[in-house]
Amino acid sequence: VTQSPVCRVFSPAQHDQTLLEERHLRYISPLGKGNFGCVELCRYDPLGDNTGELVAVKKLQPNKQSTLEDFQKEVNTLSVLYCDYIVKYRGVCYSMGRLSMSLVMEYLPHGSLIGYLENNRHNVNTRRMLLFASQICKGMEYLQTLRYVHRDLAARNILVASESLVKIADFGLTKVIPCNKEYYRVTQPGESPIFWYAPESISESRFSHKSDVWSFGVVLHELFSYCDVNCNPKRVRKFTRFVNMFEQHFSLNEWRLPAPPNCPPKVYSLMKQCWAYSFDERPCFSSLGDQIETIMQDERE
Ligand SMILES: Cc1cnc(Nc2cc(F)c(C3CCN(C)CC3)c(F)c2)nc1Nc1ccc(F)c(N2CCCS2(=O)=O)c1
Repeated sequence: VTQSPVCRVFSPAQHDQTLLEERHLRYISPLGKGNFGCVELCRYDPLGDNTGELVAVKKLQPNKQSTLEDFQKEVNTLSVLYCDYIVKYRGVCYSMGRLSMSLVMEYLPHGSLIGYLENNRHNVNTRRMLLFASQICKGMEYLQTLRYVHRDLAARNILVASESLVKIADFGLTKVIPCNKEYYRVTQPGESPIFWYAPESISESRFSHKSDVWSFGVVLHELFSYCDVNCNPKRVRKFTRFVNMFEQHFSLNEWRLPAPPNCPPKVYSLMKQCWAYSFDERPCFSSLGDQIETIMQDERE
């Protein structure tokens, strides 16, 4: 293992490959489908007495977008991450018959932040949102220490473990920034969630920790608007409404998405810092974390 100040390189042997046996994986119910494949709720029950752990199993559906190689990269990424604010890796399961593989992760009972905020609007107050924001920020700060760029930070990819804990999930688009550069240039276009993308990511396919900061600003906006259908860009039904939201958000001048209703001014100013057009003017995650902690103190008084 070579230790260097900016990046730690794991030799391949260090990639955890906890092999789980398919015969102990008891299917329970579907959790969701994406263009990668599907995620199912299972119980990993080697003793066969239902005392095993509930797990979320992401099954690969090799299609035009996702290949076994991409999936293997996602497994390699998740298997080296150890952080309270990142969904935990449990292992991989190969079903040789069908030449497919599954990524087994801890099961978080409350699902994604979007559904949770829609269903628990009444009992998620500003303090709770700030707590979630600070946890996402800490998870991103940890990712940055390993030079990972998430590239798909959005409320749909934040999972709710409990009413006071959220975790970052879905590392399908995550890339490592090479040690001698400060950004990652993507070659394959893929399906881009452009509303969460920083301008340089759209115009030059340039991804960095600062483009993740832009996306974090969009997650803050989703959080403080309870992922409300009307102001959540991905869920805006009328395309024209989306276009002018998009233009507002990406306009070169200072115009940005309006503050969500009842959003504290200090939180809105955080969002606008994250949406600085030039990436080197955006704050880093540690500064964002400090500012959120300060706002949380004020909220307590
Ligand atoms: C790793 C992981 C751990 N725990 C959980 N818990 C979980 C618990 C739940 F009650 C639900 C729902 C809640 C709503 N009712 C109607 C159906 C079940 C749920 F969706 C998830 N889910 C995980 N992953 C996952 C699952 C499903 C996904 F669509 C996505 N994705 C999100 C966009 C990229 S994605 O496709 O990867 C990730």
